[in-house]
Amino acid sequence: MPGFRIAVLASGRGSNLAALLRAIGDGRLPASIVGVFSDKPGCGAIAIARERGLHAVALRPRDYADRAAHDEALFSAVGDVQPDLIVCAGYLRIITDTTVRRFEDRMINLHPSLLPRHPGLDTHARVLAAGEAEHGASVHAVIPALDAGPVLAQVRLDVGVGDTPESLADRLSPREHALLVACTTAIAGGRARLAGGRWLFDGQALDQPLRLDALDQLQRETAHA
Ligand SMILES: Nc1nc2c(c(=O)[nH]1)N[C@@H](CN(C=O)c1ccc(C(=O)N[C@@H](CCC(=O)O)C(=O)O)cc1)CN2
Ligand SMILES: NCC(=O)N[C@@H]1O[C@H](COP(=O)([O-])[O-])[C@@H](O)[C@H]1O
Repeated sequence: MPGFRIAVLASGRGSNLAALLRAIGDGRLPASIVGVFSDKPGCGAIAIARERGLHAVALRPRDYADRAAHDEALFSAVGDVQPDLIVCAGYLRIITDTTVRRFEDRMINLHPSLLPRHPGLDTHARVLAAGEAEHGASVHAVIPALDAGPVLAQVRLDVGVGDTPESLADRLSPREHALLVACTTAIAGGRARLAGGRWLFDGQALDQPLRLDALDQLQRETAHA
């Protein structure tokens, strides 16, 4: 079992968790998923974890006095698995400052927009409402401010004339899987890391997010080197 330890936080169907598991299984991602954590016991990600025999913890916010108490309980369980990286893959809770600072520089989030445009929720509908021609997804470091952390990489998607929030989500999903796997692979492989609030790739500070095609190319070059 590879040494790089990943904890996944999710609230939804778990397709990004499944993408990470596929990448691990076929040798593309040198890591192990040491735990899956959620605020929704009935979500797909927890079901996938349990089917695969992975350590899974789901704690409902309504069972706790407040956000801080829920955060403390869930992230205490996250800390127990001693992750090298925490991947928020559709985790739909705003994480408290205390928790973010506890795992500083070790937590990333997959966000369904081209940040800094459209932080928060309902991004597909907001892109359409704004009449934007381009949509996409970002992988960024989690900081206390919502969806405001430095972005490692992005993938873009043209908005079509007949697109709906649902069709955008469907067309973006496979691109998100590729983006999240590529970013997680770069981090697990030691090529991407956070330092002083900036991403370094191969030791060079990024002054703008990598495009997914460029990141893939960089990692292919290394693979053949
Ligand atoms: N402190 C941070 N916490 C989280 C971040 C972050 O960057 N900093 N990223 C989010 C992920 N996210 C978007 O990518 C996101 C998650 C949740 C929400 C939100 O408004 N949640 C509500 C509840 C919504 C619901 O239950 O449907 C809430 O927590 O009150 C916005 C954006 C992960 N956390
Ligand atoms: N604000 C965070 C957010 O909306 N994240 C989004 O949740 C989905 C999770 O899909 P999955 O459950 O199939 O992996 C993904 O589309 C991700 O961008």
